Amino acid sequence: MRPTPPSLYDALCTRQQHGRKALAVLLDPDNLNETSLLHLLRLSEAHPVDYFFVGGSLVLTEHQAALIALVKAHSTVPVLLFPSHSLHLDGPADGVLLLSLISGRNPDFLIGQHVVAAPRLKASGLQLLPTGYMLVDSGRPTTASYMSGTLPLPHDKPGIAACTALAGEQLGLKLMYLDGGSGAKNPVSGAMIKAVREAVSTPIIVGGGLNSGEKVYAALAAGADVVVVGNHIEARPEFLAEVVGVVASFNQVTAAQRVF
Ligand SMILES: CC(C)=CCC/C(C)=C/CC/C(C)=C/CC/C(C)=C/COP(=O)(O)OP(=O)(O)O
Ligand SMILES: O=P(O)(O)OC[C@@H](O)CO
Ligand SMILES: [Mg+2]
Repeated sequence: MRPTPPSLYDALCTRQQHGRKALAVLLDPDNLNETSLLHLLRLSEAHPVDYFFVGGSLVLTEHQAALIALVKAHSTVPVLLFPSHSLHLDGPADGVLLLSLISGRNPDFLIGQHVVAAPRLKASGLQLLPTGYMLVDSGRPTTASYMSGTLPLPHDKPGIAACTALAGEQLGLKLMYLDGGSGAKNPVSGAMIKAVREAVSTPIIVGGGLNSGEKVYAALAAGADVVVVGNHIEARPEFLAEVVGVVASFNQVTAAQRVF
């Protein structure tokens, strides 16, 4: 009998309970080739990351499965699919962020895609992580809001974000993901992250436009449990060292607090 893999969701909750922050690096199959991925995997040995998310708004290339296989061949870091569509579920990943786009009012992204994907997800053996996905206005239209045909949450309305997350938690969603969208001009505000932190007890993932150590720090300080960086590591892989350092600085403080 195959051993049961460790639960990704339990691991996230344990981290959260201990105040340990995590870094997810977003791998967009359309923007990576074997050489750039191997370079990133080498860097991630020196500067360890906690999760690889794999996804993109289009996924035009055919090599998502091969790319995940390459990650699995060179790394023990868990791989989570971050699908923009029910078509994008291939590859030997460990789990899937089962996103319901609760900031929007497009039924296809609230439940429609999920109906189509359900039998395949059941057969896949992937660990399912039901996630309340909230797109937040970041100063300009993003691919994700355009592709989903939804209005993002207003940037300066933390109260709406908090009620949206609370409703998602009451519906049984296990994680909340606040996303300014890939390449966001302005990341999700600290005030919004804090309001969501106070409203729900689920782990909170924050991403979109985190392109400096200061922005990553601000998201973690406001209450994010997991920060996601995609574009800026694609453009400048050496940014990985800086962002790993910022996440580690939080975790060192936490470890010191545990000792005393
Ligand atoms: C039920 C299944 C299997 C899928 C759910 C599908 C849903 C609800 C998706 C949420 C809406 C959406 C379009 C999310 C985008 C997620 C994603 C992969 C973002 C990263 O892509 P980007 O990096 O923004 O896009 P680019 O390709 O432009 O870089
Ligand atoms: O590419 P960036 O801007 O880092 O955003 C990551 C992710 O949250 C986008 O969905
Ligand atoms: Mg992208």
